[in-house]
Amino acid sequence: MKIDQHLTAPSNVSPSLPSLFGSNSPLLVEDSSKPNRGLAWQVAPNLWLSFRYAWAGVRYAYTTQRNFRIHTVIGAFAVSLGIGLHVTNVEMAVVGLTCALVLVLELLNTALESVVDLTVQKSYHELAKIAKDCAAGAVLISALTAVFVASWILLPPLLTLIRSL
Ligand SMILES: Nc1ncnc2c1ncn2[C@@H]1O[C@H](COP(=O)(O)OP(=O)(O)OP(=O)(O)O)[C@@H](O)[C@H]1O
Repeated sequence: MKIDQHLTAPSNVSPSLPSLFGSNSPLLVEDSSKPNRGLAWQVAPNLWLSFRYAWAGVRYAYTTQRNFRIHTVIGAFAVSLGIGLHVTNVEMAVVGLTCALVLVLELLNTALESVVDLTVQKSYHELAKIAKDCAAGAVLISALTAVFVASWILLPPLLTLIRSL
């Protein structure tokens, strides 16, 4: 099945948008097995460059986002503590996955902020507010979950160790 069969403009679409769906649309591809990236400025030509771009995203978040740096340091500390306290493998996996979840959501929050800013620029828009607030809320919930997991898994052996000193 050709992918352009699904690319008919909805009836309520803005008059400027049908060019995206017309016969010369960059969204149309002949072979539906290939990714439809007609609007991309550039597509990474190989796996190595894909990794480099991904690492550039992590570096960007680390250098520009204070919260990402704070969560990286806390996450590294929690993982080190888990190793030092000899928690079980499953507990270590839960601690590691929870720390990763916070960082992943921080990255998605940063990406979404950029897309929103690109779209609305410096103007106020209620939908931009909803998008940013919800993305920030996702980070908040993951961070609270991380605090809960740390209290549940790391705190008891840490207190036992402190009492035994
Ligand atoms: N264009 C906009 N229109 C409406 N509200 C906006 C807009 N840009 C930002 N806001 C509001 O300001 C808040 C802060 O915006 P910002 O871009 O700093 O996001 P943030 O999640 O606080 O950033 P960070 O994750 O870096 O702390 C948003 O959560 C949103 O409520």
